[in-house]
Order: sequence, then structure tokens, then C-alpha cells
Amino acid sequence: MDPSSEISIVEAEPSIAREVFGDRIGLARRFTAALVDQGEVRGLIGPLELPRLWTRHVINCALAAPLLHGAVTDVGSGAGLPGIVLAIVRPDVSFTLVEPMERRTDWLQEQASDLGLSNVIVLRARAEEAPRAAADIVTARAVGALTKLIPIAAPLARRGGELLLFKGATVDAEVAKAQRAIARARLADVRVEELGTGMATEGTRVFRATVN
Ligand SMILES: C[S@@+](CC[C@H](N)C(=O)[O-])C[C@H]1O[C@@H](n2cnc3c(N)ncnc32)[C@H](O)[C@@H]1O
Repeated sequence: MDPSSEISIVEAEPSIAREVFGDRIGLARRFTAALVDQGEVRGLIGPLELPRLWTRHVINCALAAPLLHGAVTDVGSGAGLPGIVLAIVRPDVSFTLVEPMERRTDWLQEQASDLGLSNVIVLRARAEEAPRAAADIVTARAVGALTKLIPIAAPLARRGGELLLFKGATVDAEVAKAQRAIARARLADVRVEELGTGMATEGTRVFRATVN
């Protein structure tokens, strides 16, 4: 087989990246380059993600940055999406990245340290074991359907805190199926929002709710 056929083309940095990351663009570039270099070999991202790494992943996560404040717990951070990306854009917000897999927590710890992100704590744990009622905002991306995610994510938010869950095109169907989980977790102000509209990039949909 021609070896070149196995090489994925890496997406060039889109011009919107500078607008989204501002003076933190250098850190975003370093993190993205580390993902390109090691993400696949360390089992953090698939090869199919490289041609859309900036747009689908890095910028997509960063779009939620303006919605954050205080202490954020990111459930299932994996490669650092969205936890590391958001910690880059918002050095004024503290992040606890909750991830059970050791090779992923090793990666998250290395990235936090290499990038000098003093606002990041990495916790090797499942969400079910993480400190409860501690976060102002709980984030998660690609961790599970709302029926399963809400019961493990909501207890991590303080009363009056918020869930901010990255979701894809199926979010409306997920919300419809998750009505019992929404009621049990005493969620209020439940809504789906589109982030990034009007910007020169692919938007993202987030599930937002207040935890009572
Ligand atoms: C598909 S990956 C997504 C990773 C990352 N959030 C992203 O968007 O690329 C799901 C991640 O959730 C983690 N995970 C699965 N169950 C979990 C749980 N109960 N608590 C915390 N993390 C969990 C997995 O170890 C994995 O790293």
C-alpha cells in the first residue's frame, strides 16, 4: 500500500481561531499541535479527526467560554475537550477535569503543566465519585446520552449551579427522552442553545439547565 494513503491531512488553523482565542492563541496552537503529534498514538482521538481538529473540536469547545464563571467541573475530559481548551481561554475560571482512565489523566496533567495552566486540577475518578455540589458549572462533551449523563453530572453542581452539556444534532430527541432524569435532578430553565451562530465557523449545540 502507498504509505502516503494512510496519512491524514491536518486542518490548517482557520482565521476565526485568533478571534476566539485572542491573546491565548499561542497556547491553543501548542495544545492543538500536541494533539496532532500524540493524540492518535495515545488513543485520545481518531485519525479521522485530524482534518477537522480545529473546527470540530478545538474551536467548537472554545465557543462556550463566554458562558463560564467560578468553578467548573468537566466530566469525562478525555483528550482535554472541552476542559483544557476552556482552561486556555478562561484563565480566570478554575477547572476540575474528572476522567477515570489513567492514560488520559496522564495526558491531561502533562498538558496542564506544559501549558502552564495553573487553573486546572486533574482528578482521576468517575463522575459518580467526584466531589458533589462543588461546581458552579458542570460541563461534558461526548460522554453519554442525557438520560445517563444528567444523573451523574447534576449532583456535581452546587444548588443554583448549571449544567452545560455539549450535544450534537440529536439533542432535541435526547431531551424528550430525558424528562424523568430532568425532573429527578430538579433541573430548571432547561433549554438548548446554539453557540457560534453568525461566526465564520461550525456552531455547536449545548444543553443548559439550572440545578435546584
Ligand atoms: C468519547 S470520550 C469523550 C472525551 C472528550 N470529552 C471529547 O469530547 O473528546 C468519553 C470520555 O468520558 C469518560 N467517561 C466515561 N464514563 C465516565 C464517568 N462515569 N465519569 C467520568 N468520565 C467518564 C471516558 O473515560 C472518556 O474519556
